[in-house]
Amino acid sequence: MDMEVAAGDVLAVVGSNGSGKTTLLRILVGLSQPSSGSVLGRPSPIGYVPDRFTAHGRISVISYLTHMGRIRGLSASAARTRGNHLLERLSLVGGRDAPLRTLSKGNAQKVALAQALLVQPDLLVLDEPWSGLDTSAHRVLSDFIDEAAAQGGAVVFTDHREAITETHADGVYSLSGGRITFHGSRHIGNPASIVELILTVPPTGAMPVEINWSALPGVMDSALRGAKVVLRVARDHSDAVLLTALQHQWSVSGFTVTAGGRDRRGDARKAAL
Ligand SMILES: Nc1ncnc2c1ncn2[C@@H]1O[C@H](COP(=O)(O)OP(=O)(O)OP(=O)(O)O)[C@@H](O)[C@H]1O
Repeated sequence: MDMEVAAGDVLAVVGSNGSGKTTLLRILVGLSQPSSGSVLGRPSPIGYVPDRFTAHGRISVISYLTHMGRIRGLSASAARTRGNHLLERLSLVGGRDAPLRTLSKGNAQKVALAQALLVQPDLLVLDEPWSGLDTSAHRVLSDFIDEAAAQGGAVVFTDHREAITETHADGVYSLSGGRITFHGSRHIGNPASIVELILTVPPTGAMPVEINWSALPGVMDSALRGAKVVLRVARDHSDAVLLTALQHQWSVSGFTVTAGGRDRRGDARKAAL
């Protein structure tokens, strides 16, 4: 097998049951060692969503995410804030204080996704990540993938549905009989971009309506800077976010479009297996 993953790539790995997708992904992230061959230039940090997320603990969802964030170098408060932000986007039902073991399959999958994204990964590896997620979380997961790639991360995922791989992947690796074949895709060379949107109280002095920015599709970060709200939004959602802001009496004081990771960081890092 020979596989190359460049910064900003979104790649799908497909193949029938037992063809070796999970094994390949585990080797890619470093959880399994190949009996021969090697992985070169593996970036860090890596976010990984396994095919089975074992959520048996008594620990609460938010304590788990805070703990995982601390392991990855965040302060406890930064980890908690980031965890809450991700759970909000994924609309976790059942509460952040619920013990992991009480979560339904889909909600456990949401926690698995959140832990992989606590620190923006340079390599995001997702093993059948759509499995068990409800429709609204499907959309959020697509946003996560776009955002990771737009920030220069590489994304590798598996899924059995052609519609999903065609929509999301720049390229598809298919596994069969112990061999891997690469198929290109129409998305290659179509860099994503990010919009920084600065919102403020309008000059008229009218009070804008409070909005839960994090819950809007495509919003990657929201921060308060004095009286201003600074949002980072995936370019394909920025018009909708802008419209929502204007409809709620916010005034725009800044709008900057930056090129996505594929432009910015090119193929600086490559992992070859
Ligand atoms: N360490 C190992 N040594 C030898 N064989 C293994 C090892 N790990 C997994 N296998 C075998 O390799 C095959 C591929 O398993 P893998 O889970 O990677 O397939 P998959 O394509 O992800 O399947 P599915 O679509 O069902 O999730 C299986 O037959 C499995 O039993």
